[in-house]
Amino acid sequence: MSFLQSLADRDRVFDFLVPEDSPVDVRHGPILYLEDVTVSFDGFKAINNLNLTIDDGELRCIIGPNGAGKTTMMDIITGKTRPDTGTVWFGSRHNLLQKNEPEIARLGIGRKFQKPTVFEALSVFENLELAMAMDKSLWPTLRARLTSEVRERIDAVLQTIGLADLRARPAGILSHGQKQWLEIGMLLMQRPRLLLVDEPVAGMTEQEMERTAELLTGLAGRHSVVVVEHDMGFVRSIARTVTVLHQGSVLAEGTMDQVANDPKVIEVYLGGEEEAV
Ligand SMILES: Nc1ncnc2c1ncn2[C@@H]1O[C@H](COP(=O)(O)OP(=O)(O)OP(=O)(O)O)[C@@H](O)[C@H]1O
Repeated sequence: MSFLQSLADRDRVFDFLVPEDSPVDVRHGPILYLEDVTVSFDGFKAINNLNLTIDDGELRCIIGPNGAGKTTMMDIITGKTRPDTGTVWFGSRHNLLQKNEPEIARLGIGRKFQKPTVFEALSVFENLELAMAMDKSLWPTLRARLTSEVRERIDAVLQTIGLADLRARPAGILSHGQKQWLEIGMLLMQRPRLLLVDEPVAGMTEQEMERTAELLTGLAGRHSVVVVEHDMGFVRSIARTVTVLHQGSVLAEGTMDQVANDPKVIEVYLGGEEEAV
């Protein structure tokens, strides 16, 4: 039995990764809209009247000191954490607060966590094939054979993530940076509309960081991309708009130069032990 067959015959563990047939309507507004969102943990407001708007196709960087609420904000968007108050919309049709995590993933919101979790024993190609196989609408075809459409999609993603030459190699031999790109490729196989990327360049070499900058800026336009990152040099190299979070709210928003020269931002960064912007 082929690898894909055995996968398809299993219980549908990965149901939540299947894109739902419900387009995101961005004709009259942003792709992501958070208004007055507040979340408390034991009385402490980790997110405090947060307002955030992401336009379709935008690449947005989110920065902020430790504990600013960046992870909690991602958790709210993906349905992992429920806010106490506020509204969260994906396009103008989907109220994300009425959906659970699997439903939100199906709508086309993909999240990449900091640590790569590729399948090391499988080849680069098979990792992408596996991500594709999670789309159960394609299973009848995949059971029979890899159609040219599927191969083309995998080839296109291999080109995008720059791993075409390593397609037959086991993922376990990849460098840390290459594993991160493969995992982004696995998300792309699901054709997300919005990608949430958590600290993509942590632990990368300078060269890998440059390649990651090209990859993420290349994805913008076709996808909306939200990047949470501590590395200011990297943020400067990719950011069009930067949002600075502090104590669960937006402290400043604008170009990197605008926020870096904002006295409120300077105070927050220099007041603590954070890296200067
Ligand atoms: N489940 C939880 N229970 C209690 N407190 C929490 C919980 N999750 C987050 N917090 C607190 O909420 C605040 C915001 O945390 P969050 O992880 O969102 O910040 P962050 O900006 O992602 O920080 P970092 O840059 O260090 O990852 C922190 O003070 C954190 O301790």
